Parts: sequence; structure tokens; C-alpha cells
Amino acid sequence: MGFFSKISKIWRKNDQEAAPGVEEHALGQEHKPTPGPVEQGQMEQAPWQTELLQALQEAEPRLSVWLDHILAGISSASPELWQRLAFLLDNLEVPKDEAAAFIQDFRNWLDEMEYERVEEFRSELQYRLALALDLEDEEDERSRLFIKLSSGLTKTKEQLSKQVDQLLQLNKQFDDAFWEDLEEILIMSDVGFKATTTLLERLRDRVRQEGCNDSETFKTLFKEELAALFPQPAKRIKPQPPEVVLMIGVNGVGKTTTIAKLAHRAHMQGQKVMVAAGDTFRAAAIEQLEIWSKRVGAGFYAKAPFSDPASVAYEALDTAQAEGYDTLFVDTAGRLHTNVDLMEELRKIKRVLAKKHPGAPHRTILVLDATTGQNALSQTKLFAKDMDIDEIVLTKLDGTAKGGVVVAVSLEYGIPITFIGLGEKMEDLRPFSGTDFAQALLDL
Ligand SMILES: Nc1nc2c(ncn2[C@@H]2O[C@H](COP(=O)(O)OP(=O)(O)OP(=O)(O)O)[C@@H](O)[C@H]2O)c(=O)[nH]1
Repeated sequence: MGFFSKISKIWRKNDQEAAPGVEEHALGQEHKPTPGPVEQGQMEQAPWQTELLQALQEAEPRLSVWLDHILAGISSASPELWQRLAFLLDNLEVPKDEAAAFIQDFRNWLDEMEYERVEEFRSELQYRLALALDLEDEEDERSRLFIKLSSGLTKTKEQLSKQVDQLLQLNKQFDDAFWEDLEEILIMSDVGFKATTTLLERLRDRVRQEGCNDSETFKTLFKEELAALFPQPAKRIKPQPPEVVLMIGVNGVGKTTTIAKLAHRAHMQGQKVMVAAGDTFRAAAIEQLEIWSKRVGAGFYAKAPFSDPASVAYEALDTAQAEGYDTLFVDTAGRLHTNVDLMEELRKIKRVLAKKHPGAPHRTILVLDATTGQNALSQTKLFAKDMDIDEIVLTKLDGTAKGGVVVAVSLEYGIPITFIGLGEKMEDLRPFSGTDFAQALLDL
């Protein structure tokens, strides 16, 4: 369930699935929340409301299309925009107090970011509505970020797809020479030895089983087997709150930004979120985290610079428990991983958290920069030696990402990639999908 405790099932054929672009449930067909008879004291609809409702009812049931209507003729944040947003949410049967809170949250964020113009905030507004209405898989939301993923993988895509195409033109026998050449192409694309071996074994079986003898079929099998390589995140049982998420990773990979994005997401999904500044070695990191926490509506806990990180974690958890938080993100120092005491420090933080709240940290997330190629692999190796890593978040996949390393990192240690970063803004975070990735990487 998203931010709102109740919305009309206007976007779903039934509770089981979100059905993006489902015609028969478009606003105004079967589920037309047409304004009821004007109850005693209820205001007559203003002409703009009648027009807007009609436009929404006739529009395709897609977030971006509805947003076009809400924003029609509006160039910047204004009382008119808030009125229209409230009208849309009201017609989705969102409880008035929750709709007002959503809008106020967004206005506070605009003030914080000093955003004024629609082009500055439209993407964030769409992202917030997608999360709040539990519509992240709605078609537009997917395509908005898929385009960024594809452009980030352009370099790897060109290299890999071009070479596979050439190989398929030269050799359609799928004989030993073919597989040796393909192995070389994958290794050269940073896929890593273990992932390459596994992928080739599976692909050879599929080619044999399906009697594949043409390029098109081979390309389909290649995409399917690449998508299937990625370990799936274990089904998480919601722990006794607060869920404690320990964030680890070296400096500069995008950890602070990722914590902010994850906190924003959790908040937009209706959780009460706190962020703890466990990287006490850099005053700048504490300040940056405080600014982001405020912007995304999360609580924030920090102590003086150079305080013991474990005491920050302990006290933050104590406060989160006392004040009924649902989720606590604990940032940690990211000094280059060669600095051995960093691992000792992380182990101490884990011990302190577990003592205070058995089972904590419930999730340990390693943040890696997808543009650093083999470095990301060596960082995973180092952290995995000392920490039980539950998830990987790969950032900067909108940059010149080394797409092959994405496969290697996840497969080498069997750690699922749960989210990918596709930009610096809060809405540039997407749940990782092996299928999307294979599609974006193998433009075959
Ligand atoms: N293009 C792009 N930039 C990103 C992404 N994630 C983070 N960044 C940028 O990368 C830079 C480093 O991000 P931080 O979140 O400060 O990284 P950090 O790991 O906390 O680094 P330190 O603060 O040095 O510990 C910032 O300029 C971010 O805006 C992403 O997914 N895409």
C-alpha cells in the first residue's frame, strides 16, 4: 500500500495486479467516481472542476497523461496547482487529510529545493504520485527510468551487442569456436569469469534443448538467460519495528544520496523514517545527510563529529524505538576499504545494534558505483569478507556504466541487486529488474 490508506481501485483489474493503462478502469468508466448528487451543503462543482473531471475521465488511465491535464496551463507551483491536485486525489477517493498531507509534504520539499517551475518538479511529482498510489510499475514510471538505464548502458551495449552480432554473422554453427569467442566477448565486457561460465553453460543447454539454429532465437535465449542470472532478493518478513538498515560502501559511490532516495521512497510509502549519521569522521557527511533527511521528510540523528559511530547507531536506535519509527537507516563511514579498522568499526556497529534490537541490522546494503567497473567487484569482495551483505544498490547506471560488472558483482557473491541509481534526484531510484537490465544491455 502506498502513502494513502485508501484509494479507489481505479487502476487495477483486481487487488492482485496493478494494470497500467487499463482502459475499462479508466477514471470515469465503471469506477467513475462521478461527484455524487450535490449533498446538502456540498459545493456545486466549479466549471474548471467539471472540465477537468471530464478530461481525466476521457484520458488514458496513465499517470503522465493525468499529470498533463492537472498541469495544463500551469507553469509553476501555484494555488491553482494545489487545488487541481486535491481535486484529482479527491476523485481517487483519497481521504482528505491524507491528500492534504501529501500536498503539504510536496510543497515543503519545493521550498527546501527552491524549485518553482513545473519542469523542475514534474518528474518528482510523478514519482511521488506513483509511489503514493502504489503504481510504481505503472507503464510510464517504468519507461521514465528505463530510458535512463538504456542510455547509461550505451557504451557496454554497443560493445557487447555489436560483437555478438558480428559473431553470429560469422558463425551460425554454435560450435566450440562460437562459444569460445562468445566467452572472450563476455570477459572483455567486464562480466567476470564466474558469471561468464554460468551464463555460457545455461545458454549452451538452451541452444541444444531448443534446437536453436538462427540468430534471432539465439538473441532471445541470450536475453532470457542473462535476466535469469540475477539472484532474487529473499522475501523479507517485516521485523518488529524499527527495521534497521545498515548502509555500507566506500566514499563517493553515492551512499548518502542513496540513503536519501531510500528514505524518500519509504516515506512516500507511508513509513516513519529516521536517518542516523554514522559517518562521524567527516562533518560534511553529517551536514549533507541532515539536509537530505529534512528534504525527504525523515527524522535525523547525529552526534558531534568524531563521536564513536557505534554510540550514534545505538542512540539513534533507542530514539527510533522510543518515538515509534518504522525504519532506521544507519549511514557508516566510507573511508577507502583498505583502511582495516573500518571493518572493525562496522562489526562493532552491528554488535551494538543486535544487542539493542535482536535481529538488527535487518538489512545490510552495500552501495557500489556502476561506473567503477572492476573496483566495484573488489569492494564487494572486501566487504563480503567481513559483513553479511543482504543487498547491493548500484548507483550511476545513468552514467557511463560498465554494464558487465553489474552481472559479475551480483553473481560472484550471489548478492541480489535490489535498486539502481539513475541520477542525482530523489526520483532517480528504481527497483532492479534483471529483465529490464538484459533488455537495456543487449540491444540485440
Ligand atoms: N549521475 C548520478 N550521480 C549520482 C548517483 N548517485 C549519486 N550521485 C552523485 O555522486 C556524487 C557522490 O554522491 P554521495 O551520495 O555524496 O556519495 P557518498 O558515497 O556519500 O560520498 P561521500 O559523501 O564522499 O561519502 C554526488 O554528486 C551525487 O549527486 C546516480 O545514480 N547517478
